[in-house]
Amino acid sequence: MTSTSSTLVLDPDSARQGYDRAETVRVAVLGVGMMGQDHARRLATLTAGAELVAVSDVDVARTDAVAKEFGVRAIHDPKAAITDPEVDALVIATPGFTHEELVLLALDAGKPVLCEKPLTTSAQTSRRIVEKEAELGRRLVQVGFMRRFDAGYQQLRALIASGEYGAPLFLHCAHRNATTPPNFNSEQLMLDSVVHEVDATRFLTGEEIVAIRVIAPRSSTQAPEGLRDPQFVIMETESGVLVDVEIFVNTTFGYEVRTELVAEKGQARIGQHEGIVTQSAAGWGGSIAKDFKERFGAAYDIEFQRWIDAVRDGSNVDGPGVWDGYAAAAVCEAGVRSLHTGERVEIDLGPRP
Ligand SMILES: NC(=O)c1ccc[n+]([C@@H]2O[C@H](COP(=O)([O-])OP(=O)(O)OC[C@H]3O[C@@H](n4cnc5c(N)ncnc54)[C@H](O)[C@@H]3O)[C@@H](O)[C@H]2O)c1
Ligand SMILES: O[C@H]1[C@H](O)[C@@H](O)[C@H](O)[C@@H](O)[C@H]1O
Repeated sequence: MTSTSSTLVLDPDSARQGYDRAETVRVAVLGVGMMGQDHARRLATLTAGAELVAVSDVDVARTDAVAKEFGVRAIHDPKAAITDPEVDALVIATPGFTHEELVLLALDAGKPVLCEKPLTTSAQTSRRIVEKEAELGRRLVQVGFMRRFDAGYQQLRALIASGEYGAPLFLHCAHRNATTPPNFNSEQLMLDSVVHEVDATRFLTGEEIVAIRVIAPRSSTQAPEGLRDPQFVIMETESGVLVDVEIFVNTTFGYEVRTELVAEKGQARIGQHEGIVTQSAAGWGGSIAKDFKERFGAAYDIEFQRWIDAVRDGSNVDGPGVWDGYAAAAVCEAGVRSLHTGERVEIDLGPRP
């Protein structure tokens, strides 16, 4: 997209006091690996009101290559990108363990951030972000739980909220990936993958998760040596809804994310049949997405548009925020503990600032 006109106008008194409505939000993407490049393309070609102005990655050659591809500035120091006066807002798409530092710096700079999930990889570090944002007194951080923007999840949430099927009793979830990136470890099945079901459970039921148990059955011979894949996760919500998740990240053939609701007076499923289902002499069936970019492509597009719209109107966040990121981090941390001990672990989020 070529940006034409005015950029964000900072309040002259304080960079932290908010933006005026403006034509274009100048965005830098930090971390331009697989996901960051996809988001850079989204901002450069699709998201109305956004202008991709810079990319930054600790991998200098990658920064230069991606900057060249999109015709934007390459900023080699990610911290300099955060404070750059020609950058209004940031997308953080670096690995989870780097998020805390970068998000805190963005809060210092008073800039809106869309941070990919997970917010951070521990409850304590996410809590620091919650507290810092509360001290600032304005919301600046949105977390990239894109499933909240998926049509199926929104329909299921509305169905539960309507009460038509009575109270929810179970959510049965399956989360399957074809393969994992190199060095993906057994904790990451929880921290990087099941974190989506943790957030989706909170989104669908409107309740916090109070306990979790993780069981690792035999591992698939198709999984890399030493990886405990698959795993089976059982979560309990405040009112006693039971949520089970089969997480299996080396299916070898495709990407699948399903949820089945069992409620008192009815049942519903999402994620089973995406796209067309055919029937011919060749057989019956549909296609299976190859990865999350295909399965949730529309959700990422909506997520980005709504975020940019929120930045333009000064509200900065339209979707999951830091408390959602913190709650998910706390549940996942408990899940990792359970994976190692086999015990049911309770979660206490403490007071919400
Ligand atoms: N929402 C989703 O469905 C989804 C899908 C995939 C990945 N993700 C998330 O996106 C993030 C990135 O994942 P990915 O798969 O693209 O990883 P990746 O490894 O492909 O890319 C990460 C990039 O960040 C760079 N980097 C590392 N530390 C950095 C730092 N301190 N500053 C700047 N750059 C740094 C690396 O050099 C690399 O280019 C993760 O948080 C991941 O969980 C989300
Ligand atoms: O980082 C990715 C991403 O978040 C995907 O949405 C999820 O399906 C994968 O399991 C995870 O590794």
